[in-house]
Amino acid sequence: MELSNISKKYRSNVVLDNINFTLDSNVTGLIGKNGAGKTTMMKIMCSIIQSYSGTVTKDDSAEIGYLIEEPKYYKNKSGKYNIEYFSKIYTKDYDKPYINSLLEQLGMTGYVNKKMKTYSMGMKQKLGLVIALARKPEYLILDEPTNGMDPDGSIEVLNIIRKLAAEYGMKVLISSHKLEDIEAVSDDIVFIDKGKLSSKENVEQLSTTVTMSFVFDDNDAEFALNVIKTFDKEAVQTENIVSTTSVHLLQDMLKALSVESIYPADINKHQRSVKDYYFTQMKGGSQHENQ
Ligand SMILES: Nc1ncnc2c1ncn2[C@@H]1O[C@H](COP(=O)(O)OP(=O)(O)OP(=O)(O)O)[C@@H](O)[C@H]1O
Repeated sequence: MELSNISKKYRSNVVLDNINFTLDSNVTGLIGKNGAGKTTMMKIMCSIIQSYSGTVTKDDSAEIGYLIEEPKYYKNKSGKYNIEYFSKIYTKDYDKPYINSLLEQLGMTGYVNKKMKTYSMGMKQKLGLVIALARKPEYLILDEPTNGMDPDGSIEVLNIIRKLAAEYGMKVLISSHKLEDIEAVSDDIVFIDKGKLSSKENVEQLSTTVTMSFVFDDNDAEFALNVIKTFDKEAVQTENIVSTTSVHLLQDMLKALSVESIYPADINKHQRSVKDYYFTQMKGGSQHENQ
């Protein structure tokens, strides 16, 4: 599926600004702050929103399964009833053994005969996933699918999605604010900020890059950032820490800092995480602002 020059406005509010994106990896993560445009982009991909400029190209026969916002379940009916009801709207080929296997993998077999009004948010999400997967889609679009799930449950569900993607050749797009989860499960990640999409980053490549963090006394960090930026303009400051990936320039940076009588209290090197990259992408914000 390919998005070309997708833009979307609500009155004068530009929500998506010339998005170009191809969904072609097994699992792609979509990361961005509240209001960045993730849900809008996903709704366009699933044709829930049909008024926009630009084009979405996909094979006409390709099925799209999605979980975006909570489906309007029949709360007084069982999970099983809801699965059958919603799945049969979308597919004639209702594959019972396949659905049962999904329910079992997601730990829902024991709940499926209970009324949905007794379900927790995490259980409703799992049921929504089963419905999205029921039509064996080529593309699976999931907007914060692990909302309401505990940390162990989240990663377990994402791993099941990853396994199913490989098994059925699905291309999956998952948005989430849980950066570690997205890092653990995605092949590629795209970052969206104020309606603009960054390039696609390969997670393996991204996390083999080493980041170096200088810890300063509070008052020095801002000035130190300016000095370090003369070596690496992508350097970022988070409170009293300045991070850079220009590890090879350490000695030069220390020399330049000492000229200004600034001496870091500590220097750490570590593999760059998606979280580090996120804060580099969302320049200008502190971690606290973004969380
Ligand atoms: N129906 C609508 N009418 C007007 N503005 C809207 C509508 N839907 C979304 N928006 C605006 O579009 C922008 C992007 O919203 P969207 O829900 O796509 O962001 P998001 O990245 O999914 O955010 P979150 O992480 O909070 O779910 C926001 O400024 C939002 O207020």
